[in-house]
Amino acid sequence: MPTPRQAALSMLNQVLAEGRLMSEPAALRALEGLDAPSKARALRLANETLRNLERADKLLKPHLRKEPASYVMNLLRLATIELAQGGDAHGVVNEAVALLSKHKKYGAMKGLANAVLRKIAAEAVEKIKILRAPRLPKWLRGPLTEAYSSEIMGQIELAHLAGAPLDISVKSDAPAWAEKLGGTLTPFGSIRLQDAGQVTALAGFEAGEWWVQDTAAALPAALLKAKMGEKVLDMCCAPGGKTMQLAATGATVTALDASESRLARVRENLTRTKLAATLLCEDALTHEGTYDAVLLDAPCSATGTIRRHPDLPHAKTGEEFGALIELQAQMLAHAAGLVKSGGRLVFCTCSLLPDEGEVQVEEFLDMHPDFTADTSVLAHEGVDPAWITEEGGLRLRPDYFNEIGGMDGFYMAVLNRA
Ligand SMILES: C[S@@+](CC[C@H](N)C(=O)[O-])C[C@H]1O[C@@H](n2cnc3c(N)ncnc32)[C@H](O)[C@@H]1O
Repeated sequence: MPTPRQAALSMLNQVLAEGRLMSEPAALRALEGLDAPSKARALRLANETLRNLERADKLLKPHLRKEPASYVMNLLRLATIELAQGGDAHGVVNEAVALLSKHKKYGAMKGLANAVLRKIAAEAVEKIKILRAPRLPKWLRGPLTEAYSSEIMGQIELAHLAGAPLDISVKSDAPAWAEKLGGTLTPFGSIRLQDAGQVTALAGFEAGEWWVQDTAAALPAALLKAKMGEKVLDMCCAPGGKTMQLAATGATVTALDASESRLARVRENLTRTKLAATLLCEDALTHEGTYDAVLLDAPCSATGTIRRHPDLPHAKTGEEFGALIELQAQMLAHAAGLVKSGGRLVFCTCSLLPDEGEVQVEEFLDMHPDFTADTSVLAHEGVDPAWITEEGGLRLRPDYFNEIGGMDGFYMAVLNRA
């Protein structure tokens, strides 16, 4: 069985050398055999190293004549960040050296690792404090800086470095559950736990009283304002956070997703929370029907979720985003045809890129004169009117709600059909 540090190193290698996301099955194999607390520890170590990667490299640079092979470098990065965050120097250095000495190809470098990490152990806690928040890679930083300004970009990067608390959506009575769980309510009304520990062990999880959902991710379904008995379609539903919100209103929900394995997660979630929806494994682009309201949470770059998924900017290159933007436009056009006259369509993406948000809705409204953006419905509890965009959508950024732990980056618009 691997140790948590060994599993974290394996995940880092997959992300940084293979370009894989940590959520991919091949990467998750690194956690096999670990119990729940060890898994959580391995993920925390890998995530913290990825969040701080630029800082790890800056701390290591003065001690390395040239950058070693990626396996060795990743091992040094992992140990460096654990040391900089106050990890037990003896344990961290010894295990790093032991891991390296077992490696067939790089075993001979254990002496170097030992010497470097001992120096790091003596200085990293102080030195890391003066290093800037790591920057996103150029392919992502460029378009985002253009969209938001370099000052805002710096604030977004600070939010990425801070990570994310755990947000919870409840079936009902959020204030009572907040008290029971020792959390607070976000301005949007989600329950927030700053230090949650093991989620499945929390009160109400097994009984299905709530589910994990970032506070920003909870807003699109809330803005759809589904009513008891209304016919509602969730067009891209897995893993089902928004499906559960819609089902909890008493609406008659059809939820579809193209991925059978992801749909299995929705089924599990609905069973646990004892909520009902008709699930269909289908391509959204071929679905037919007429609904009072449609929610389209389209597949996207997920660049709004980097606080919780710091592997994303390191594993991706942005190459595949063009195809996603095209798919979003097709889905939005198809969704329009599924909304009855007088009905509404909520479009959203967990992206920071305007091409996956503002631009999509602007172009959609140009081509669909029977739809208008409803800005009145955006006056939801906790929403700052300054977040409403020119075309009538809502832009949420990771640096909003900064003082209480931020939120995911999201874009959403409520589009009413005449
Ligand atoms: C952003 S996620 C949805 C998250 C979900 N709404 C929630 O709140 O939990 C996008 C989903 O779109 C699905 N998807 C991608 N292409 C699709 C298609 N052509 N038809 C239906 N679903 C698709 C993916 O499998 C993925 O589950």
